[in-house]
Amino acid sequence: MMNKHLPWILRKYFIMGSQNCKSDPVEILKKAAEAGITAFQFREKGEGSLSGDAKLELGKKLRDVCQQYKIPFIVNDDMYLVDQLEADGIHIGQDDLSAKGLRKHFPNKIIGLSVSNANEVAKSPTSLVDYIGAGPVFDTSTKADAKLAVGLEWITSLRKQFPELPIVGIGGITSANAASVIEAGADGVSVISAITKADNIKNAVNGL
Ligand SMILES: Cc1ncc(COP(=O)(O)OP(=O)(O)O)c(N)n1
Ligand SMILES: Cc1nc(C(=O)O)sc1CCOP(=O)(O)O
Ligand SMILES: [Mg+2]
Repeated sequence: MMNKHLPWILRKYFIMGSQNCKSDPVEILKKAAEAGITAFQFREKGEGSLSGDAKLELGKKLRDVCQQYKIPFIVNDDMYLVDQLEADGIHIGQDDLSAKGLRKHFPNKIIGLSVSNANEVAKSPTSLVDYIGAGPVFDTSTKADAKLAVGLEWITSLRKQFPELPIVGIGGITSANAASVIEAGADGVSVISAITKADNIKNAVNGL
């Protein structure tokens, strides 16, 4: 899939759900949007997360913020929620829905796929997805079942193998190490806690 805007869209890719937020997620997203994030992923998942109607209602509010700021709104894992929220795309991992089925259902939406090692790359239909999420680049405590950190070398290796495929790094990325992820070959960085736990969201986004 080819979308010439994707490398730019992935530049500062903010991911979160209510479980990541100590205050109102809608206000946090508004501040991050104001500060210049380039994409948002609604990832309502894990301990303390919402489900059912509450999840849908929060998703609608976050989608509306993205529309207001003209930021692509991506949904994590859940294709039904993509339809319900008329999202711009979906992000899936190796144990989620098949990229082939998703591409059939969503010919024109953004599809992102996680890859953490060479075996996963070998079994992934990379030609059917719009971008890959590579990580965890550094240690992270945000995702309970995160794999061991793969390091910057993984980004460099993916870039060599896929010179044209948009790549976004994820996992333990902060303003202190974001530049190294880009220098290693990624088009952008995706972060949760670097923004949700920041005292000053504007500075946090600017620092990426
Ligand atoms: C941009 C981006 N990259 C990787 C992931 C992780 O996806 P996955 O492996 O499916 O894990 P969950 O996020 O579903 O727990 C992501 N969400 N976004
Ligand atoms: C959602 C997620 N996926 C990962 C992966 O490696 O696939 S790491 C991760 C959590 C990222 O959170 P933080 O920016 O706070 O480290
Ligand atoms: Mg997933």
